[in-house]
Amino acid sequence: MQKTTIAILGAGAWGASLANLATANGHIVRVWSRQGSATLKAVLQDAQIVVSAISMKGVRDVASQVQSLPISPETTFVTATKGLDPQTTRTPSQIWQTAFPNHAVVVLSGPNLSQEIQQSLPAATVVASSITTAAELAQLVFSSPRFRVYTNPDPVGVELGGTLKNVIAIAAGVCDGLQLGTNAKAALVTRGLTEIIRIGNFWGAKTETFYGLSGLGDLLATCNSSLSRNYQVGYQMAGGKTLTDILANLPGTAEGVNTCEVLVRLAKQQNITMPITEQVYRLLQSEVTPRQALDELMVRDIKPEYNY
Ligand SMILES: NC(=O)C1=CN([C@@H]2O[C@H](COP(=O)(O)OP(=O)(O)OC[C@H]3O[C@@H](n4cnc5c(N)ncnc54)[C@H](O)[C@@H]3O)[C@@H](O)[C@H]2O)C=CC1
Ligand SMILES: O=C(CO)COP(=O)(O)O
Repeated sequence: MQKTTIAILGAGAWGASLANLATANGHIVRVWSRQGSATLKAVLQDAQIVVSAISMKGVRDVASQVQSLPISPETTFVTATKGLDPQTTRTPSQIWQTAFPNHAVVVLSGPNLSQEIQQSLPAATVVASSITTAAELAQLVFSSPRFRVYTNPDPVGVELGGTLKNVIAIAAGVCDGLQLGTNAKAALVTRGLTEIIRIGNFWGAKTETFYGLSGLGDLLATCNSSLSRNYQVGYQMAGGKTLTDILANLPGTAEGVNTCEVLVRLAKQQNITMPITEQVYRLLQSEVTPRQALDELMVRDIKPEYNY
């Protein structure tokens, strides 16, 4: 394809990986980070695509900084952040779309542990947008023989799959840390997916999206890998460390910690049952030990698997 000029915002693990993928495909890539020397204005100049790979806590602020700078009306935004805004409960794509109502916004999300991608191990992802041509542009830019990119028309579903699985990954880390076995892990991940679908449907996401790469796919990757920071949080808590100690030594961001708080609040407001998320929240708040969280989940009222 033609060379595209791409601005990548965020030079952490994921921003750097996405920059490498686009550079390897021959595109002109400029990276901005708040610690770097290049100004946001210079990095954004002539960008046809702006990729946001910043942690959730920086998205609103960076989006408003970008708003104050000259941007071509043709520029497409691609968001790769997996989190929820604590103040508004908005997803990152909703924040970018609100800041740029007349621009195309694409969500990029999938089972994409950055360390594996940095080693050029094969992986697949999803680019989702209500504007098909925008998703197809992102697909062309990032596709390679080592990175297979699928389009999808359900951006909120794709985005929530990547965001909500982080909370279940914390629980999966606890499960492995306590050595609860394969049956327990399968039950946890499957019931976790049920919880994800329940709250995802409230946001308007399609159920089928959660069975795809950005839902089940990312859930499996993150719940089964010690490379996942969210999994590490749970694993180390099961080993008796405090959340403060774990986060102080964690390489990069574990978005599930903040996402969990937002989800519990929303689930209460909307009367949505999220027992695993609730126990993860209580564990993160030091209200229960990992073993107590497990016991509370196991002795809940017995019920049908699905409420049809
Ligand atoms: N690392 C991974 O394997 C993957 C990460 N993600 C998601 O991508 C996002 C970033 O993750 P990582 O790169 O791993 O995290 P990281 O911690 O390595 O990097 C975060 C980046 O965000 C920037 N940032 C943080 N707060 C900011 C603020 N207030 N203003 C401006 N910039 C700010 C940091 O300077 C840094 O460049 C997260 O939402 C994560 O869930 C998605 C897929 C894979
Ligand atoms: O989202 C990811 C893999 O798809 C990365 O997971 P962590 O943020 O838990 O490391």
